[in-house]
Amino acid sequence: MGKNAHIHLAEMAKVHGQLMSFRIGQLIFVVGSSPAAASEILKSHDNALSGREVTRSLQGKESSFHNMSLVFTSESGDDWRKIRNIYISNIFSSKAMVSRAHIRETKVLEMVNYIRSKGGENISIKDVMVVTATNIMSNTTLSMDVMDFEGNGIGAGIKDTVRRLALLRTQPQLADFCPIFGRWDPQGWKKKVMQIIEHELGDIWKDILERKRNGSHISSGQKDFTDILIERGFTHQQINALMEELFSAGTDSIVSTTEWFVAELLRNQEVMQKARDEVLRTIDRNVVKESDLVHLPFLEACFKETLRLHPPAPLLLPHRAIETCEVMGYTIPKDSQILVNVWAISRDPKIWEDPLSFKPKRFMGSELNSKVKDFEYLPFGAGRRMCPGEPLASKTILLAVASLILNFDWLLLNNMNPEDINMDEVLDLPMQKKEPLHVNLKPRQ
Ligand code: HEM
Repeated sequence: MGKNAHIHLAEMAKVHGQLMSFRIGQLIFVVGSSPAAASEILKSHDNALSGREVTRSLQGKESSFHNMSLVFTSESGDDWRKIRNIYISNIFSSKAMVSRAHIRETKVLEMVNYIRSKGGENISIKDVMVVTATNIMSNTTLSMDVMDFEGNGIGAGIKDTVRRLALLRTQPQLADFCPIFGRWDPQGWKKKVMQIIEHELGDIWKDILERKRNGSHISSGQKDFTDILIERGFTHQQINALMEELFSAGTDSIVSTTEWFVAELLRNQEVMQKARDEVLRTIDRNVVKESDLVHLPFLEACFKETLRLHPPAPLLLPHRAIETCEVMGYTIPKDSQILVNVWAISRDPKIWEDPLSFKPKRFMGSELNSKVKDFEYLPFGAGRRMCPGEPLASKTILLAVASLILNFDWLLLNNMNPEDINMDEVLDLPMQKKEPLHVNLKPRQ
């Protein structure tokens, strides 16, 4: 089904129904494509269906990072809960978020200053957001920048490395289709994955972690995330696994959503004007603070509408049936992989009026709460495996877009007609714009 799996599955659901299954080799896939099916999977059977598929090549006692990141934890049991609690209490809780607001504000301001220094050149939204999101994550975890806007820094290659790893992870594993190959790693896959995590990524922070361990590196002010992990006795390998997860889950989704957000505002000039009026009316300095965001309800509605049309994980991340269970009258065998087609639900005309149009107004008022409650709006998933990074993603993206509105006039290249912006998508972990968006950002006087 390739790069448009979500679209093909949505078409198949029209013929085969809201809950359908198919088989590839020994693997059974089950796809829910309606709010009712999503509610059954993510709420009524959340316990039984909240596993993740961990390739056999990574299982086994000797594997240091099986069970050492949320995405690689095959059951939502004690190991998973422990990591999730560490993430939430130290990064994503309201208290942790407020205590690190200055990091996000500073990194977004650096982006604005960089764009200003370019004096009206064409800017790739993706390129500037990669640096901003990566440095937000590196300052949260290591109290330092790892790259700059000119492409330098010890982590300059981090995006490509994370991407190579993501592609490797989606490669079919012989061991999964033919269990006889078990843990032999006949394709050398595990070796490649470990090499990337332990060395290509791990080497970026190895020296700092060593200095932190022997007390010769003290983070200025607040403890960062790796200080906390070291204090709690996490090994180097365990920290590598968690850091890899945070950088891969936490940067690309922010980058691609910001790019879609800017593209939708450019294409919908009336909406843009309203968002702009709100930002300029509310903020009377040229710096946006996170405390300003609650006063920008229309911009927030635009963000929600962006995620409705362009969810970075249109099929969520595959869940695994931990045990055999019955869903909507069908038996779901143990170890089936479960997908929820959030993309199809978000564009269903039975649920959304004029579903293909960008209409943020639909998210003003109380409608959103009932849409979430009824499993009609699920860009971050729901239930146990729901995205823990939502607060960080929302704050970062809103801060970035509000700052771009406040500081620049946005012009399309070569007087292009806004309707001609190419909005084609490609499901490429995350789902992203096929054609990168370049905008002429002219500093406002
Ligand atoms: C717009 C931004 C984002 C969106 C739309 C998004 C969406 C999602 C979705 C749909 C899932 C899978 C839910 C499921 O399988 O049921 C997920 C999982 C996850 N996300 Fe996000 N995410 C975003 C940003 C982030 C950020 C910034 C971080 C961390 C820094 C993060 C960390 C994670 C982790 C660790 C998981 C795995 C959770 C688990 O298996 O228990 N995400 N995300």
